[in-house]
Amino acid sequence: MHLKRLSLLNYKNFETREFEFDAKINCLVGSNGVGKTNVLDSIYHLAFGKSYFNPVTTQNIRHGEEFFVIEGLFEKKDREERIVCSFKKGGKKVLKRNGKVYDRISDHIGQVPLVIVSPSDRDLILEGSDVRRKFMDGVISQSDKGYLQDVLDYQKLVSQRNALLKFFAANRTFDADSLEVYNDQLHALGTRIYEKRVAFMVDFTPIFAAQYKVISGGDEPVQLSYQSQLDAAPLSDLLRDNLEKDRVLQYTSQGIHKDDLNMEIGGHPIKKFGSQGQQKSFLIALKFAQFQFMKAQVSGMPVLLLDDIFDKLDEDRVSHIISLVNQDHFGQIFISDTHAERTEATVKRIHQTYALIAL
Ligand SMILES: Nc1ncnc2c1ncn2[C@@H]1O[C@H](COP(=O)(O)OP(=O)(O)OP(=O)(O)O)[C@@H](O)[C@H]1O
Repeated sequence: MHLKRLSLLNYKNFETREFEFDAKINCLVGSNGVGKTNVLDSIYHLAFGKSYFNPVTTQNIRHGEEFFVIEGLFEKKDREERIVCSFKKGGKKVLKRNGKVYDRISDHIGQVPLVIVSPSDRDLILEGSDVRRKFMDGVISQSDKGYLQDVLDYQKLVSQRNALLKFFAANRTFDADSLEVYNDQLHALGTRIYEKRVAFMVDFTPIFAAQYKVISGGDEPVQLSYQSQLDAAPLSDLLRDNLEKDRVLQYTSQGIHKDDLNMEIGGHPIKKFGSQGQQKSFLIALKFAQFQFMKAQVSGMPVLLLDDIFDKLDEDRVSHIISLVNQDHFGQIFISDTHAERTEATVKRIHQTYALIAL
């Protein structure tokens, strides 16, 4: 599928703006602050009904205005699809597909498969484990609708169990039976989520490794691995064995809400020991792996948004990325860059049609 036309009304720095896009490569070029990332974010809105960068919806309305409208015309298997995302201050976000309003925005997810690569992805390396779990959950849930509900139900149970532990501590009381009810449910859900994460990583890790190898052009010893307390023992045992600890801490210290993805180079955390270019390559490989994984799950090729990805990468790595996206298994691509000449010289090496859009 590809986006043919985009129209923006009062979206961030754009008052009214129309864009026509190439079915393959689109380069958005211009100086800092002209709105290149904003255009990518508006396309992200059409896929996920929200911003990738700013979760406060009112802040996506152009300053001084009351509403925004983003309208995209897609071509999907020779049929046209019109997706409109709009928001008015004080109201609810409205997402429409071919004139029909969605009851729930989540029902739209998957209609426009899309992967974004942006400088803010570095949070995946630098921030806490919740960011990495969210990434993993996002990719798994693309192909498994029940998975996200399991994760939400599990999180609710953990909150309830934590509240009970706090209640016990505050009231100097304890009731093993009521805690046991939570433990049983957490064990059932947590085990199911754990098994799905393990199975996912078995498929995902080699795809990631292959992408990294192409981007780095060699055999840098990077490793991505899943780490869970459930690797050591079943969750029911962990909850039982850590009961005294949990009572002191007044929260649930064991479970899949503590899972993490280890990102290493030469056996050491890439966060501390990877160069900026290596970290960036790692993140691009992660996102390209997400793209490949998603492609196998959805009908039609996902759209790829590449926000400012060439910065900090040497010529070789840029060439390798270009050769990767030049292969048939990538669909429509949007690239933002401040250097019009660099971008054009780069995309010219791709033997595909392209549009250069100056902002
Ligand atoms: N709600 C808003 N109303 C008006 N302008 C906004 C709003 N939100 C963001 N902007 C403006 O959008 C601009 C930033 O746009 P964007 O991040 O897309 O720039 P860019 O072209 O990607 O820049 P860079 O090359 O620095 O990454 C800023 O000038 C900012 O003030």
